[in-house]
Amino acid sequence: METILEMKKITKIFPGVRALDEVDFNLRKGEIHALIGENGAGKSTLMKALLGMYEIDGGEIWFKGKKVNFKGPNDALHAGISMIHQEISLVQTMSAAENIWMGRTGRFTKMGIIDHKQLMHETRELCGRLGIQIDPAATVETLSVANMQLVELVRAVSYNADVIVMDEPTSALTDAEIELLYKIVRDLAAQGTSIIFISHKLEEIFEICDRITIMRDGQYIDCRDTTDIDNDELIKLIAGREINNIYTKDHFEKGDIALEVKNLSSTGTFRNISFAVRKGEILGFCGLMGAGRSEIMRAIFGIDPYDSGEILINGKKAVIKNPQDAIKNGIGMVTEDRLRQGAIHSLDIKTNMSLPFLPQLSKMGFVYDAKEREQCEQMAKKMSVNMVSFANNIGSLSGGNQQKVIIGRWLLMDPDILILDEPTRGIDVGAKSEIYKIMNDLAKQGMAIIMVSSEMPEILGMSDRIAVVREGEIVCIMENEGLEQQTLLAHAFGVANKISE
Ligand SMILES: Nc1ncnc2c1ncn2[C@@H]1O[C@H](COP(=O)(O)OP(=O)(O)OP(=O)(O)O)[C@@H](O)[C@H]1O
Repeated sequence: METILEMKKITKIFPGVRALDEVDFNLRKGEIHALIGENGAGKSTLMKALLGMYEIDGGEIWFKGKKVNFKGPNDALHAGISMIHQEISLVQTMSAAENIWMGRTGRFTKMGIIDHKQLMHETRELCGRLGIQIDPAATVETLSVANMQLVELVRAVSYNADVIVMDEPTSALTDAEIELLYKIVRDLAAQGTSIIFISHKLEEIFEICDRITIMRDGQYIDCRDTTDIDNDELIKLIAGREINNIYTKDHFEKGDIALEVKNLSSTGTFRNISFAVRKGEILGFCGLMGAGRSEIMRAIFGIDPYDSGEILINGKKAVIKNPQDAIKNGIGMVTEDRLRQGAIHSLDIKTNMSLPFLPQLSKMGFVYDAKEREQCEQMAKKMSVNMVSFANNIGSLSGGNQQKVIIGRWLLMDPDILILDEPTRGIDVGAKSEIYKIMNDLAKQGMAIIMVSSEMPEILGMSDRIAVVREGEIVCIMENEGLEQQTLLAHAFGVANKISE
């Protein structure tokens, strides 16, 4: 197969860190090529170097047989390379169609006026061809995060690019949408488009990618055919060490009920939610995306209001109207959207790790002393946060490392009840296993833990009991003994009865 892109010995130095150290990357026409590595390994930097977003300190880029040096994403796009970034980069107040054709509405303009009918028609046709159902006229801010990602995808495809870079494209998608994305990616590849697929989800890499380039600490490690490598070997190459059993789960006696929720309801979001979690227990919550799991947790933590029902802490009714109330009641929560809701970009890493969840809480008199500094440093080390200095701005960390800092903050606060919403999304396999170890230790010390996750292996690997949420209701809570992924999925899809018949 013909090589379309070749990056040779690419070096990029940031103050104090060699983010890329003579990295090689080679892409063939029509292949789906995974780029994988721990948080901070240099994947995003390599792609930003390709697009000309960073000036490189060494190396050469060859595209379609010519040496190139793009001046920025527009330049790269013009040449045939488009990228879907991790963060949504759409203009929220504009329609989906306007976002897709941004900067290119000239083709729909007659005598200086945009022909909106034609714009909508072409967008509908393009979405239809891809099998994506989005109203082109809908304002982006009214769309779900998943639909925003699909708009980004349509935009990237609309350029008819030779190469599309996808940075963790499935992170906010439901299972059905992920299947659709796989189909679109496979179709594009079959038509000759080359895809660079950045992901931390090993299963999806094995499912759709042809080759895998592995990076570690800013260096190229290896490039393998997906059919020539198994899960364990891939993990070893990513982490640089053997990780045998990533799920650490000890079995021990559970304590009294720490948190009980009775008939909690929020009109239009969830109904009659009742469950209890004991000291030392890990209660997993699974279900399809959009089933209402995060909304339930946000209500318990006081981020969103609820209409009726009760929350009891250690048997006593608690009044939780905001996160401050929840914290006073001994509850901590790592939110799903922790980068937007949890990280304060204007502050350094150390402060971000030591500050409680919301900026206004810092006014409650958080004191930062030497002992806390030591604790923060230990936590950062335990979670292998890849950084130059604690004093650097959190924005200088890779996305995954920022997440580790936010999670570390909550683990340090040592709440009685800890809610973790998608704790390992966007986090590399080595740090995942560290987070599981920490969860296990905390449970052993008597913490009650609720974990919401879309990753079935993680739910099955770490939970004592598992609650399945479907369409805003808990459909069942099961002991995690001999449970299988299929059973959970059947409950999540509402077809469990059919399977047992
Ligand atoms: N703008 C920047 N300024 C300083 N350092 C940076 C900057 N961007 C990235 N880095 C550093 O470069 C290294 C590589 O980061 P990069 O974002 O490429 O990692 P990644 O492999 O994409 O990680 P993740 O999986 O977490 O997204 C990290 O050490 C990071 O802290």
